[in-house]
Amino acid sequence: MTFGARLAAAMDAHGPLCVGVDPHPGLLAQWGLPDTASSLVTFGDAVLEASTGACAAIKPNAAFFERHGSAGVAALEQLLGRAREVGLLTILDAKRGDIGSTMQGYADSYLRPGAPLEADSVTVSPYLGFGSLAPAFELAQEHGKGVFVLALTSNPEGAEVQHAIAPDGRAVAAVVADSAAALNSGASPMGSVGLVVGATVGDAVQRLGIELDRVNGPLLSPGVGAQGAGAAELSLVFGNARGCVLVNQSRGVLQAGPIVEKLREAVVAAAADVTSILRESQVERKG
Ligand SMILES: O=c1ccn([C@@H]2O[C@H](COP(=O)(O)O)[C@@H](O)[C@H]2O)c(=O)[nH]1
Repeated sequence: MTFGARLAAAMDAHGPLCVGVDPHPGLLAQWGLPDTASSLVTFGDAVLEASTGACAAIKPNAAFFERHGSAGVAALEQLLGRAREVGLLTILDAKRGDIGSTMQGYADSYLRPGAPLEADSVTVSPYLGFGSLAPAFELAQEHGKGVFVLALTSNPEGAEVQHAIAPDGRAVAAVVADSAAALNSGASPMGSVGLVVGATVGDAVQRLGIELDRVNGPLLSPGVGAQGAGAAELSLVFGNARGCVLVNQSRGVLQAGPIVEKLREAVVAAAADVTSILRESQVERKG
């Protein structure tokens, strides 16, 4: 089964919510945990237990694990392995990107079955050129994995690069979206090459002529909750493409911890919220 099909099934079953696993030092403190690698295991286990069967996926952010060195990476390995065991989809937020030969190394690290850091999907950066990401797309296709390409990020600084006009007159973000659409062409219920599109980007999608409804892949949307976006922003940004949107929430949900029952209540409430926002008048996925 392709990643696109697995994710579509999980979104239909549990709602279009992805819970971010971001063990910020401040959140660890709020949870009564010291800022150590062993706390990451406790934190990850709690988020996993609260999220399993209550949302479509989890998204561990590599940064918060790597800051603890090898012990933090071991905690990340453990989390990814446990999620695989319980059948919860993972998006490893690593935002990798490099020349093609090195990109193969990143693809092997995160998308090759049996790799210590194997995830169901990974986030990548297209700023060495969309084509440089080919090793990740190829390995993903071979093994039923997914790739999320940064298109319009949720931070305000992203615009200087992503809104820039490429030599053919399209905005850089439109080139990324069109390239993903080409890879997803004909896939059903949706393809396995997703985009990252922040819920905070205002009318950039319309202004830049980005055809999100033609991408035919998952649209991972951070920015809801702690970064200020909500229902109105999601509707503005995604319009007719909202059937493919997977909303990420990290701090907005994680602040309900450390008690797993409270955390699960927050996950269930967030999943219900995004379901009613995005699926109220269900928009068919193309494919
Ligand atoms: O454009 C982007 C890409 C990734 N992120 C990541 O998503 C979460 C958001 O966390 P919140 O606490 O819900 O704000 C975090 O891991 C970011 O690195 C993003 O925010 N924007």
